[in-house]
Amino acid sequence: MLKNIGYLGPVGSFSHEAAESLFRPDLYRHTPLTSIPDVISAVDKGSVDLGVVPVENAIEGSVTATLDWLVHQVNLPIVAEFLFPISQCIVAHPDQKNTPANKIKKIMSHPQAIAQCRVYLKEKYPQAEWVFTDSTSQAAKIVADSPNEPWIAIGARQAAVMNELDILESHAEDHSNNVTRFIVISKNEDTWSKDSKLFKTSLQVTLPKDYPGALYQVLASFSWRKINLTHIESRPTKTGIGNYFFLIDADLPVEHVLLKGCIEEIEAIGCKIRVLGSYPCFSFLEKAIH
Ligand SMILES: O=C(O)C(=O)Cc1ccccc1
Repeated sequence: MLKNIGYLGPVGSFSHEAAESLFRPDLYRHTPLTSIPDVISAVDKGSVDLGVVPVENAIEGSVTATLDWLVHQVNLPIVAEFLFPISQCIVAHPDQKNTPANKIKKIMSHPQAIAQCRVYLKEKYPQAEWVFTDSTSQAAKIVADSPNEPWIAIGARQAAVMNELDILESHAEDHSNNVTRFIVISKNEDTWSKDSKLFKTSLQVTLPKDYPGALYQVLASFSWRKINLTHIESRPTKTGIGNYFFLIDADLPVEHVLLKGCIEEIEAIGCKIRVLGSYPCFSFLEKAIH
């Protein structure tokens, strides 16, 4: 039976494009789901085999909905990473394509997409209200279903094509080289092709208590072993102001002797470490895994 890939839908989202370019549509079934938590929970419950969700964007940074759901709501490994170039299009229903910019009332999209275009939107549509949706393609669908409303959406070219919308602008983001990092999650780590040059390990590090130099000690363990870190950020533990854990990505597989030693050393100073995944990394140019 074909493996089932859950992605943030409806059709035409960036997640859809990423999922289809990673998992060939002739070899996999692709299932659109309503929100990022829904994708992750569907993998957790087993209603899909794998899930593709955005985790970081080059312009707007982390997708905190993804990070928090992975950390707090489930215990599922990240099994791959995929870097995918994107560009934000401003799309309108054909009946609204001649509506002057100053008459546009609503701009709809996923909050990440709106944030990537903030300066552009403020300049071109200063009067318009921003309306956040679960995905860019959901916004495109609402605009497609509302031909009489002076609304526009921000999303992928694919969303315009699939919803028969006009593209008013095809690079609305405020900075060039817009790239999104997607991750694949699955209960089953070993169904995976490990055929990649680059491996990463994502760690959740909780310090024993807040004292001067605590994080410095953790970072020193990576530093003297010359382990390269590709990402570090703090997220609230949600137990009170000032309580944080750290999410650290190191570019070695977890079984590597250096990373093993590093984790042991960090645990020895009293930190709690959870491995969120150790996984191959792919980029759009290398393309599909299978
Ligand atoms: O809404 C989408 O199309 C997504 O896949 C989420 C997203 C939103 C903005 C940038 C990258 C991914």
